[in-house]
Amino acid sequence: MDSTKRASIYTGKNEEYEASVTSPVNIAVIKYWGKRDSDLILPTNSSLSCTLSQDDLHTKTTIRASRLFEADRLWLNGVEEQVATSKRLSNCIAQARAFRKELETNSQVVETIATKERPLSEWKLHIISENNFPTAAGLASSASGYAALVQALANLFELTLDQTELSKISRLGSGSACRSMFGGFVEWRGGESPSGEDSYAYCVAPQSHWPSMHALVLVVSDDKKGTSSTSGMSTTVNTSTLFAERVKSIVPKRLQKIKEAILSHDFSTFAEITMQDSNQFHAVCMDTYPPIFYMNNTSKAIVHLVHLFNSQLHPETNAPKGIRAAYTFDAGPNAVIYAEEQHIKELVQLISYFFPPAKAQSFRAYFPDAYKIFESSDDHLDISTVCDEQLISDYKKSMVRFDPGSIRRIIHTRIGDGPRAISHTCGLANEIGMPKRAKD
Ligand SMILES: Nc1ncnc2c1ncn2[C@@H]1O[C@H](COP(=O)(O)OP(=O)(O)OP(=O)(O)O)[C@@H](O)[C@H]1O
Ligand SMILES: C[C@@](O)(CCOP(=O)(O)OP(=O)(O)O)CC(=O)O
Repeated sequence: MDSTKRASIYTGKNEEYEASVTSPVNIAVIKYWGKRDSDLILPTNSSLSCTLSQDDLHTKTTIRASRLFEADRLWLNGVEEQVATSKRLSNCIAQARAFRKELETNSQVVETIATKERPLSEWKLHIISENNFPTAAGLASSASGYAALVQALANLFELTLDQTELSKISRLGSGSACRSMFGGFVEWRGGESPSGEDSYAYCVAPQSHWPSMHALVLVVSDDKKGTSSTSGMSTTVNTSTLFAERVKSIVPKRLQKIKEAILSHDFSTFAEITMQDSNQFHAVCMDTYPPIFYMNNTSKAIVHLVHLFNSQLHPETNAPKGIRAAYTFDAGPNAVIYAEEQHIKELVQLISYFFPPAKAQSFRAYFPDAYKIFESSDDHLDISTVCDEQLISDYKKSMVRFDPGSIRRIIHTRIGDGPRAISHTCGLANEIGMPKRAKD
């Protein structure tokens, strides 16, 4: 059995069943922005993303089913949320239950999969979930959150659906979540059908396709964002005149080109399209009435720094070094920079020179260096002493140094796999199906 789909396990004398999973975030390079149906969460355009490694950023979710539970309940990061009032959550649970019910009543599979003695579709659920990064701060928590929810439901109910079918269920929770059902490079085909049957995610290329592709997440703000993606995109659809042009003629061409670039490991084309699409998404936000601003001055300076990096010349030959990094911004000021492994060290040096850590912050807290790109494990590494002086002085001609703490931390990660089943012992529920760690 693969690591995504592990059957639920039986726990304890009360006859309870449980499944636990972890799930990754994804960051789009062709952005989803706009719905044609907001109940079924059907998009106005197809989109494409990279799944980031869940070794660094993930949601962990445990779901327990028991005859003894009285209601469906959900704890997110230790705090109980109301399931009944969240239509998106209820839709995902109802859909997964309907598929389970089918298994329970289908006589052909009754013996092997789901006996009548295990009517899990009728039992209530306790769902316990934790994100290991800020929730609702523009770091795609809804994507990893709903992907984890749906994968855990599928494993608990032993659903016989493939990842593409499951992506249709997670889409009902949050559009971008359908792309987190896969690792690697993932397209969400927008589809045309009003029923949503042709609106699903699939893997364009797996994690192993481009192992040198890395990402730096620059956390500019951990705060909950001002305008949610859901309401922002709805205002855009209703008011922006640029938006129609983007959907009709720009996105389809870009999608085709970026898929080709991915399949042929053409970083330069991949990067150019990624940056152009991020810029156009934010231009469309600005064309929304009233306008929406997600990027702040630090975000804009990051854009400038990446363009300087990409226009660098070789010191001896004066030949252009070429496009070696790509920024992209979602609905918030945080940047994600895609670059190949060999350029990460120079990028981190430049970023930490121009956006130094907060005064009392150690370098290790600012940049935990999970992939060991700096030899020094020194907490107090002075980045200005490890940077190339000539390079810095060139950049200083058109870049100012930002106040310490403008970037709060840098997470270095790479392309990762899709949801993983994890063992009961790593789960989040205690013996009675309540959170092991609950906040008061
Ligand atoms: N682990 C989780 N389990 C279930 N639902 C979650 C989980 N994490 C987040 N969510 C849901 O997603 C909402 C946050 O989604 P929102 O789109 O506002 O922010 P985001 O996904 O972090 O940012 P963005 O989509 O712009 O990158 C939360 O309020 C919650 O309802
Ligand atoms: C800017 C984006 O991150 C928007 C994500 O929007 P959501 O998936 O969070 O929106 P809902 O479907 O309303 O839940 C771009 C993207 O991920 O493609």
